[in-house]
Amino acid sequence: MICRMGTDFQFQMALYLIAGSDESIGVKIYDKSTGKWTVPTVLGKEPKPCKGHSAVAINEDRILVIKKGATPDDCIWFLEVDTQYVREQKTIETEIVAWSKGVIGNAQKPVVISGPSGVGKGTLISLLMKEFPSMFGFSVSHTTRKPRDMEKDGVHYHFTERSVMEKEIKDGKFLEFASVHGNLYGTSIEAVEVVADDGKRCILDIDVQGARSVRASSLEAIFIFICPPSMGQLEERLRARGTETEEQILKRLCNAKAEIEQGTSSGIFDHILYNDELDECYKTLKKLLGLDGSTVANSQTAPGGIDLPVDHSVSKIDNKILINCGTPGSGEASKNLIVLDVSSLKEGAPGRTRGLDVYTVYSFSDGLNGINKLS
Ligand SMILES: Nc1ncnc2c1ncn2[C@@H]1O[C@H](COP(=O)(O)OP(=O)(O)OP(=O)(O)O)[C@@H](O)[C@H]1O
Ligand SMILES: Nc1nc2c(ncn2[C@@H]2O[C@H](COP(=O)(O)O)[C@@H](O)[C@H]2O)c(=O)[nH]1
Repeated sequence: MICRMGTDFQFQMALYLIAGSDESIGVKIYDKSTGKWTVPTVLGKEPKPCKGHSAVAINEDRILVIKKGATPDDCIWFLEVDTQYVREQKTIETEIVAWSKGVIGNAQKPVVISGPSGVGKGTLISLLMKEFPSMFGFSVSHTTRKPRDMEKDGVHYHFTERSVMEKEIKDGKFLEFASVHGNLYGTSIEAVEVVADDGKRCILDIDVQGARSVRASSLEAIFIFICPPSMGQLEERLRARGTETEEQILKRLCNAKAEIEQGTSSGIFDHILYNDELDECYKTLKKLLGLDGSTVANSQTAPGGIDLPVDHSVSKIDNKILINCGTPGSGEASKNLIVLDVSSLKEGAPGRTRGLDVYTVYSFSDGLNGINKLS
């Protein structure tokens, strides 16, 4: 294992050391009050090893890490040391930090859709995904329930054993989870990241408990509750679907009453839609998502990246990170400065930091400059 020089950062009572090798990027914390080094629990997917890195503290919350020799979509990372997400995960026993990948631009907020079983959530989501396939991506949940006849593992759900899912929940891999109708269901952090990495807007189909957890988390989303026109029609739909046993139908109907009460009165949801006539409900859903032609619908930022030379130097002026890529050559324009504007950073899915604005400054040998905004 070849160890490279690390970068270190001092925050009030602690010093953070980020050290890279050919195999991994490690983090250590020096506690100034005890004089001891500790290895923290590191959440999130660790960046792949690289040919070195530069790093700058953005504020007391996070450190920007710029990987050298990485692909354009993998060079900007953040080590979160005291963000809302890290604070939420903190335990008394261990220090916690989290890796999150920088996302250029402002991806649109994920959409959380909840409602009682059989109300038509899946039907409405399928219509959206069919009409706007390049815009939306479905967050594939994990569940311990058995697959239905037409359901495919990895498409409709990640079907899993309870013991495996419980271990993964303990390891911090889930954004939210809940026991629903006797089975365990949950949204893994990865399920949301996969959609974000594809440049799409994430749709989550989760129950009210799950929606409550996401509302309390650092993930900013739009919360929509779907209500049935009546309990009688809900029962008819559940029975007509023909996917549940009589016992399961009764359990789901019994749970529906409490779900509707919480969904319509808890203040978790931004919008409540009645799914009476499917066409009408779908139209209303599209309208509130800005898909009815009244706004530019596809304003999602395509997943992008920054083409960085291995040799560069990094400095910070206020909210701007300046990446100096060398001096301009003669004649042609050369990209010699990349500016990362970190003034609008937002926490995205855990594992992602959105809102990074990137400008490249081109210099010509005659002294003229040009600016190009990537996001
Ligand atoms: N507006 C509607 N009118 C009549 N039937 C509907 C309507 N919307 C959906 N359905 C039908 O109701 C049944 C249940 O719908 P769907 O499976 O989408 O519910 P769901 O809310 O996703 O349920 P679950 O939470 O159990 O997954 C389906 O057979 C669907 O075709
Ligand atoms: N809290 C969560 N609830 C979820 C998730 N995925 C699905 N669900 C909800 O479970 C019920 C039943 O679904 P079914 O497929 O068995 O009919 C339904 O209300 C879903 O919204 C999840 O990841 N987390």
